[in-house]
Amino acid sequence: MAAVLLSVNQLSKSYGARKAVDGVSFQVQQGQTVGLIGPNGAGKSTTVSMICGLLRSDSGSVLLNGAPVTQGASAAKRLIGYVPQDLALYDDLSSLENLKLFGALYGLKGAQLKQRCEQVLALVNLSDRAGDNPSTFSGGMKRRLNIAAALLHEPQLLILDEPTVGVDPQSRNAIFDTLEALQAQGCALIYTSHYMEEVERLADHLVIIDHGKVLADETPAALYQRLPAQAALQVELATAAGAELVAALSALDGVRSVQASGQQLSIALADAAQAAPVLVWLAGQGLTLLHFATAKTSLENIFLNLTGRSLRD
Ligand SMILES: Nc1ncnc2c1ncn2[C@@H]1O[C@H](COP(=O)(O)OP(=O)(O)OP(=O)(O)O)[C@@H](O)[C@H]1O
Repeated sequence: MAAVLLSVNQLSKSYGARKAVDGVSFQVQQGQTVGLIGPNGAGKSTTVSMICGLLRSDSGSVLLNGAPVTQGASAAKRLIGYVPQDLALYDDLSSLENLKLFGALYGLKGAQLKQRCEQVLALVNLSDRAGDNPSTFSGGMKRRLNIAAALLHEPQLLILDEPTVGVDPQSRNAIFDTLEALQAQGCALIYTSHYMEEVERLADHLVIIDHGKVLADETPAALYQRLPAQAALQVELATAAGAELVAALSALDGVRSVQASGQQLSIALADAAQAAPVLVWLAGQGLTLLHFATAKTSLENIFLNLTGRSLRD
């Protein structure tokens, strides 16, 4: 098993009377990707700012390779790259000049600085735009340049605060490609988002927070197991479904609920493997099935299941 890279212990922070982060604990293993999920105002940004040592906590600790990360601890902070929600780029400098500036802040210079700038530009797929100013870039390209700036010092942990907000789908895929390349290099990631399906693509582990508290800290597979219905089966019959059929279907093994509307049946299943026996049963009733489809229940439902509320308004 991989060693613990980051350990967040009972972290708390209040703004005046408002408790933004309330005893948050979780760990990140070396090379692991953790999705930090929660609705607006859940405390994600406050948590990651404290992890980076940019914001002082009221209580609790952050350990990186066993050493505390505090506001002054530059040795520990050198192991972290941080991509903030708000873009931090100079519009009147070229991409390369921006990167050289950030690299110099990390103490890089000369041939090493030049080489790192080239490497990170290639990683975010912007090598051909090195001479262009970010003012000429799309939102997604600016974000990729921001990610590049956070990677110059070769951090072991990259923290991204909602990196795809305001980004078109094509650029989002480009960002994911970059993050997958980083994963392959063994870089650990913390990725905050309020889009469960987005994080699911990347994360080995999900930490779900709400009102500053951790509600779940598990693998996506373990979270799926918590859902009462993990799959849905949609069926269109040749004739309208009657109440008797709905009642008989509802009593079948693994069927959690059945909704009927005319010829359409929507059947929630404990797991996807129940779909075939349910279809066989329907056909066995002498019914004609015009169309059917199964879909895995969205992980979005996890938050609803945990809190009774939807992840987004
Ligand atoms: N500088 C601040 N001063 C006062 N209150 C703050 C400050 N920063 C955050 N808060 C409050 O703390 C709580 C947590 O905010 P935070 O930004 O950490 O949440 P978040 O999960 O990152 O939300 P979002 O997805 O909207 O960025 C919110 O109620 C927010 O209004």
